[in-house]
Amino acid sequence: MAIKRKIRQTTVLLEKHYKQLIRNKKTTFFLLIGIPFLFQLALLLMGKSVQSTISSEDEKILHQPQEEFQFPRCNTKFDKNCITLAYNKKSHPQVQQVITLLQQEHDLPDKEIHSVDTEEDLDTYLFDHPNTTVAGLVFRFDSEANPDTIPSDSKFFIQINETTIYTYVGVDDYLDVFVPIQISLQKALFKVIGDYDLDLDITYMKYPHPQLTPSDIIPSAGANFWFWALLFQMIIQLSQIVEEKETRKRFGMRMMGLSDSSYWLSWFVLNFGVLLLSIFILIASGAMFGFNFFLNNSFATYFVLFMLFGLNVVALSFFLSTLIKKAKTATMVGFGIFCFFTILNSVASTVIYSDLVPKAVGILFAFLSPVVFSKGINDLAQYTLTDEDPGLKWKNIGDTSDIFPLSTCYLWLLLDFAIYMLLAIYFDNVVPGEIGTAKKPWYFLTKEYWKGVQKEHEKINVSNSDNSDSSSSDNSNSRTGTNSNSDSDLEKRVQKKSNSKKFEDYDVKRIRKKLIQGKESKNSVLKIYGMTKIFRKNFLKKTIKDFKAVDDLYLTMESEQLLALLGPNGSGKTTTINMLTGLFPPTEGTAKIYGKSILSEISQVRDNLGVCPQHDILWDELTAREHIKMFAGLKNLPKDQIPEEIEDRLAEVDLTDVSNQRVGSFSGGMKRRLSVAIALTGSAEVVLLDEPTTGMDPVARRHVWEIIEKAKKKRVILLTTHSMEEADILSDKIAIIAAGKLRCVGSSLHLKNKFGTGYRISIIAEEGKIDGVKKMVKKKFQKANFLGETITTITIEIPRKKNKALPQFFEYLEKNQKRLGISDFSVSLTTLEEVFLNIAERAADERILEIKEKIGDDEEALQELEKNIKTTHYSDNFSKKKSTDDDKKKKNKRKKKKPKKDLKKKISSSSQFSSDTSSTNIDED
Ligand SMILES: Nc1ncnc2c1ncn2[C@@H]1O[C@H](COP(=O)(O)OP(=O)(O)OP(=O)(O)O)[C@@H](O)[C@H]1O
Repeated sequence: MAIKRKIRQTTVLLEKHYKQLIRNKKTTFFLLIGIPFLFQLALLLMGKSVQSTISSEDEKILHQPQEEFQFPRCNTKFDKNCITLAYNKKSHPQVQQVITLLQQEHDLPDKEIHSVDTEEDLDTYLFDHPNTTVAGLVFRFDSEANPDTIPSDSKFFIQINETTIYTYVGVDDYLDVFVPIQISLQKALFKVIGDYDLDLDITYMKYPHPQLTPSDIIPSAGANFWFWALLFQMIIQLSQIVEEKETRKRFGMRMMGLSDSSYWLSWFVLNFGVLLLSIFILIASGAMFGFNFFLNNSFATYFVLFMLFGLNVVALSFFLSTLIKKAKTATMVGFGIFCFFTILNSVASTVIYSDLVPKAVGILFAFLSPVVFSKGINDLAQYTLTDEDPGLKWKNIGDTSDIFPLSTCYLWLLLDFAIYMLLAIYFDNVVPGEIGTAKKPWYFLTKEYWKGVQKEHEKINVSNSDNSDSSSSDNSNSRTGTNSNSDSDLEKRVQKKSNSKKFEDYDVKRIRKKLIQGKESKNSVLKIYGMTKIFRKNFLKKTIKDFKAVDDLYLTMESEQLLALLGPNGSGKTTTINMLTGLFPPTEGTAKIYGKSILSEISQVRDNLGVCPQHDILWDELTAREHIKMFAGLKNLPKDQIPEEIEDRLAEVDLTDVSNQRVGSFSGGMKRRLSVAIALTGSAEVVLLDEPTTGMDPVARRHVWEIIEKAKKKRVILLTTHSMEEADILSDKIAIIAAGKLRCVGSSLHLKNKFGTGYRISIIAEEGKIDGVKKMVKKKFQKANFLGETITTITIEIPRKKNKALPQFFEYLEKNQKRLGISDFSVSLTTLEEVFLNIAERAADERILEIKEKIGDDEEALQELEKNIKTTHYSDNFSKKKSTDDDKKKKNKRKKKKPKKDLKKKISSSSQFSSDTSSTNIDED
């Protein structure tokens, strides 16, 4: 498909997405502005609360020492340059002795000890080296007066770091640090001073640290909060995409010619646009709240990080959407992912990207973009811990710490994005949807995929056909050089094809033969060549064996013709339509529409095709007008023709008055009418209507019939329906399909004559006269079948063979009406419903026979099977029969009110007639 067209389709869809967004104002506002702002506000509040807790801490009093405390050591796995103890009075000999004793007792290397001269120097050191030292020891006494000894009235302080990043040095609780140091220091002082009765004053002192700002919360919580704000969007985007799949809107649009690339591109542009906006709001509110992270780091350093993560969020939602079928599940999975990464992110910097685990683990986790994002945030946060920190400049992105720098985080995020997108494309192709079939897992390795090579089965089945459209641009199939087939070959092929044990009428065989020989009518617009669909067993769909849904279907349709495709539930009608629209390819065979193959030229086929699927493909937020505009755009109708097209289509289905109303407020009937209008949009010459009147009341149904009747003029219409009345009234040709196989084809009258049981006569007589009438009928028609009897009426079925005797019989009735006590009588031709049931019954018997051969003599199993098959074959049709009868009654009531000429003529001549018109109909037969 031309790039230009794809771009147009993308823009049309974007317009649709945009309208949906602006018409769901509250949700959109919450999504775009509310979520990022609220998460940022929550982060600020959390920062404030931590700040206030720590500022309120003052000196703390010594706790009772306990033996089991371990002496705390700085964790060199976290930080190679960390310090266990820093102390003042480094030149005092007894202080030095105390430290040496501590070192000896706890095996502390010199590199874990830092010494300074004064208390101020110690504070400055601790202040300037945050989160590197476990504890500071303050010796307070006058060293000028006591140059060699520590006086007994000295004060000792243990300074401990207890800010939020405290765990960085590897301890969890300040008591774990204070108490063991206090015990060891006490012991060492006793030894050095040499007086074990001294009452030493060892006190806890606050660790000097820079003024805490809300930014301090960022390394521990920022990554999660910002990640949550963006991931919330992912959950919403994921459920929107899955909802379009679940409600079959995506398939509907695909049927109408939408390319997959335009579909994904439109979602990509929308979702990424939404995320970018959210990111700007996140950054703006972060800066507004005074987070150093946003104020001191270069804008590009964090913007690129957020943007790349935004791309990953979109790709992740695409990928997940290919694996999920229901919007509800999508939301649940979204929240699951949310929780999973929240946990993972909390250990991203402390475990995954620390010296605790091998480097390879860090690399492995880099395939999960939220973890990389979290690492990037943590890296950047280290540069803005205090107000004084200058932040990271863009030119230094390659210099940041540990396993890989920030610049590599960017690369990882790009790589992850590419991987998720590829996974999305792959699984979109191989995971079977509700409708449609999946490609083979290795589809991208096949020649067909890369070169668009024509499928072998198309060549075989159409090889010798189609001389009628040889002038068309199609250069495949019949023109592939296999015309050398002799007549006998053809005969054999036809024989072989029709050798199936399944019942099919002679007309069906004839159509097949003509198509194979290429002798079909020159007016044939739609030609189906041996189309077969086998749904392969698929454990994802829980189908345990291959299933042939459509079996070697040959059919033709001519211009201005309406063909009604009838068949019991599950007989393959929708599958046939889905193959014709290219939703999935036939397993065998092909079809041509206006000379274009559905296998190799589906986009050209779709230009001429209009589809009304079984389920409405409508969006509640859009108006009727916008729907027509959108589908006209998808079908590439020239822009200047669109306004006229909208008016014409709306007028055609009588929706002009409500054209600016949102479809969400439409009734079921109005929606269906709009679906029919959509199918007729864009000068569709071949229109496929899949049960267009399902769920409609009789009035609405008749309205749609009128629309279809009018639409037939310049088009070819293939209609599937369960309403026999609808088929009878609208169709020029009827095809009945059962168990995937075409059984019979022809006009309604032709089928009634061929497969109907004959005529039905109802006679109403005065009370007490009915027995006499019965005797008279038995005398005239020995083979008459008495269908029903009350005290005043009888219904008789006269076999078709006897129809020549009917005119005489009616003459006799009229002449002897008074004598026999007959008050009225009527006659009707076999209904289409009887023909349908007859065919369905044969198909069911066939199936029973087939299975009987397999299961042998097990009587009980046979009975159960028979019951099941008959029930599935007829139950729906019997219920339909009832509703059709009801419809008929209603129809008769309405007849007087609806003077539409053409249609009314058809309705009255379709199935029943009164005694006044009986002779005309009998003659017609
Ligand atoms: N994607 C699929 N995978 C597996 N089986 C499928 C698939 N689509 C349809 N089928 C099966 O193929 C058969 C024909 O289905 P189809 O929808 O074509 O019937 P139908 O004649 O349109 O029925 P209805 O009148 O109920 O709409 C059914 O047995 C159905 O279960």
